Amino acid sequence: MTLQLGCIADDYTGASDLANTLTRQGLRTVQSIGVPADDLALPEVDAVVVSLKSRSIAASTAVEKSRAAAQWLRGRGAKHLLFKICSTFDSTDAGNIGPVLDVLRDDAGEAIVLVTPAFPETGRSVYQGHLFVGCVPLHESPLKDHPLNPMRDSNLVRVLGRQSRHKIGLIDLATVARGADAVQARLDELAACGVSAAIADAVFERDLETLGAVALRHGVSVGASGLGLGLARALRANGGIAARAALSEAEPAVGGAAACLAGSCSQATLNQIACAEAVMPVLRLDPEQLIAGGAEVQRALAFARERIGQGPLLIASSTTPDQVAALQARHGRDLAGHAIEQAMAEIAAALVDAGVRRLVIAGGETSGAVVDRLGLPGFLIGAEIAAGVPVLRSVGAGAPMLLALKSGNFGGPEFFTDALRLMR
Ligand SMILES: Nc1ncnc2c1ncn2[C@@H]1O[C@H](COP(=O)(O)OP(=O)(O)OP(=O)(O)O)[C@@H](O)[C@H]1O
Ligand SMILES: O=C(O)[C@@H](O)C(=O)CO
Repeated sequence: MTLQLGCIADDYTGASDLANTLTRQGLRTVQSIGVPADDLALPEVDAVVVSLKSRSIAASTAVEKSRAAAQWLRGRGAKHLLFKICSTFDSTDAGNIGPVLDVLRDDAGEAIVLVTPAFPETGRSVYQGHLFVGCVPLHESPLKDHPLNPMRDSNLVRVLGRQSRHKIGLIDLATVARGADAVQARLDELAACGVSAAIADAVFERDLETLGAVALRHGVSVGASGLGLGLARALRANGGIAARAALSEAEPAVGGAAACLAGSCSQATLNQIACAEAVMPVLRLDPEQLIAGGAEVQRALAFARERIGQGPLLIASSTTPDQVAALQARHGRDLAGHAIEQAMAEIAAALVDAGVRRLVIAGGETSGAVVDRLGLPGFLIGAEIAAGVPVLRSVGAGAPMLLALKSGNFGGPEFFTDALRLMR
């Protein structure tokens, strides 16, 4: 297998978002959970997206895991590596985008790396280095209240500057609009001044096509699905991608019971849970009890067992920003987040034991904990449910399951029913 593109994603939902984009752009893509084991049989593919759960862990561990993934991907022939970060630049001053970027750049022998989280399809654009979510700057968007990495500064040059050992520069929209050679010239100019990463403005897909074409001339780039789209289009334009059938076409139906789990406290997820209440049984967990111990997990399982087989159901720990803040004040951010993720993973494992084969999960960290607990090594990419969220078919671990891993802020109000409609 010779990869045209190697990708390292810092969470599992982000990985499926990128794998979805690459698939829609005609690249045969698989999503692996962690670095694939040597005995994992992978089909002939153009791109592998290695999913890490490295967004909210210690920076040194994120660096180590990303390096191992980079080594594996380079060993399979990938000449370009995309480090997939969140389109809302989810990170803290301690990392992890800057530290990972720094080592991937050094290991690739590059002087400077192009960085853009722009993803126009989901309303993420970058102008003068400031990230916008829809029509508001990042620091005014719901991301300001994110439970793990509240984003309170929209100026990405400044944000990345606090995370990296080196100087950060800007490639503005006027330069991007002048085309690939202008962008390359600006990168060279910044590199000559000792700048080692450049935030690139991008508003429209054509901007990402320009940036993708430039990125491909280098060994590594950093961005969200929008840059994935630009890279995929550049690879196709270069003739690097053979025309072949998509991987998950013609796969048989999976069937079996269906369940949804939500650990995301994002605004979009809160609305989706409220909509689901009109069409399926919904259990809202008590987060204080989840942290206290197993009784709340048992309550969830009793609720599910009574209803499995009668139709889909939803179990959610999600709550409003003020309640998240109160819980974190009592227990600490990391302890609260981790305990709830592990409780959701335990519920998921018991649901699968009880016959659930189709599972929708809302939230990146939550998805990571669940997929790890289920021991699924990888996924083929199926139909697109909403921008950035595909149906996933598990591979390499017994009978296939269907999953949807939804990034917190993605999907329309009816996301849970939209997903289940496509998960057959
Ligand atoms: N009621 C709650 N109170 C406090 N924290 C919670 C609560 N419910 C869930 N959490 C924690 O909040 C975090 C939510 O992160 P997660 O990544 O799953 O969702 P998200 O941030 O909305 O999604 P994404 O990262 O894909 O945008 C997890 O650590 C989860 O355990
Ligand atoms: O880029 C995004 O917004 C998503 O893929 C994601 O990473 C959210 O966790």
